[in-house]
Amino acid sequence: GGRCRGWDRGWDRDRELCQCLPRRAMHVPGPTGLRFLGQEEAQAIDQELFNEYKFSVDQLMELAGLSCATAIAKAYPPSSFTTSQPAVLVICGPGNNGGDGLVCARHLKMFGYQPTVYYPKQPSKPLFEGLTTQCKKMDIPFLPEFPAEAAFIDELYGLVVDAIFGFSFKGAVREPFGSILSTLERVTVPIASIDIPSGWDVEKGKADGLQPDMLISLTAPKKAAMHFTGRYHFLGGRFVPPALQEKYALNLPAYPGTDCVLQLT
Ligand SMILES: NC(=O)C1=CN([C@@H]2O[C@H](COP(=O)(O)OP(=O)(O)OC[C@H]3O[C@@H](n4cnc5c(N)ncnc54)[C@H](OP(=O)(O)O)[C@@H]3O)[C@@H](O)[C@H]2O)[C@@H](O)CC1
Ligand SMILES: [K+]
Repeated sequence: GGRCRGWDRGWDRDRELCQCLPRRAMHVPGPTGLRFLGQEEAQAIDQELFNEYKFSVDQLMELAGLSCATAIAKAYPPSSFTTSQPAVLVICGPGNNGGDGLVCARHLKMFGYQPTVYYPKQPSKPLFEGLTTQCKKMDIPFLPEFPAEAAFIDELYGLVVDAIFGFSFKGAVREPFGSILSTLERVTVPIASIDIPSGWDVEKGKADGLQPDMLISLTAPKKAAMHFTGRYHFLGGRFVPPALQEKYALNLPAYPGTDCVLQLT
């Protein structure tokens, strides 16, 4: 059914994996059955990367954000924009997903895009303050208010990056993000979601929620990704050491060459 869209064989309920490789990666040798992670599992891997493998957050965030900008550049090259400039609105949430968005914005600017950031809830932590300063010093504008109408967004930007919530999102959406998401549900320009389409349950998705055109799954896709029906699904965050991949039976497909992203569908 829909859960296995873009995959060549069926969903294995007992083992919670797709017994197949993504269609466009069929040439990739190695184990089959990319696994879709539950919320707690995604958080456990995250913690293990920091506590056991001794990565720092800013290290992984840099690689995650770079993956997102790279995937966006592959799917939406500046020449594909119909706006006068390749203008991108990057909306950042209060956690690490938002941090990925700030890194992504900075790399998009380096790649020749014109990103604008909206960052309504800025935590007073050195990590996020640093990333914000870096963006501002790259002349990336920060919007003081969210556009009131979806039509304004459609008019000014050719792409929206959703970096609002990632794998730690839970429960009903609190303001100001509820109104932001309801506006985003009405925009017609493509939306690229980082890790999870914001507002979706990390495992069950949200049938009447945001329907992004692109999803960039970081580390490994989460269960919500099975409900993704947009055009582009990329895997990014090429930083999971083999021993950790094995422990969680991630069965990640091989990234091509030195690329930091892999197109799944
Ligand atoms: N190892 C990896 O894979 C790596 C992962 N990385 C990235 O980190 C992401 C996970 O980041 P994360 O854990 O900081 O949380 P995230 O999902 O951004 O959101 C939590 C924030 O949202 C808020 N919030 C929650 N629920 C809410 C609600 N209902 N309504 C409103 N607000 C709500 C909550 O705020 P609070 O509860 O404090 O109000 C909290 O501040 C992951 O998806 C990936 O993108 C990379 O950077 C590096 C390597
Ligand atoms: K997101």
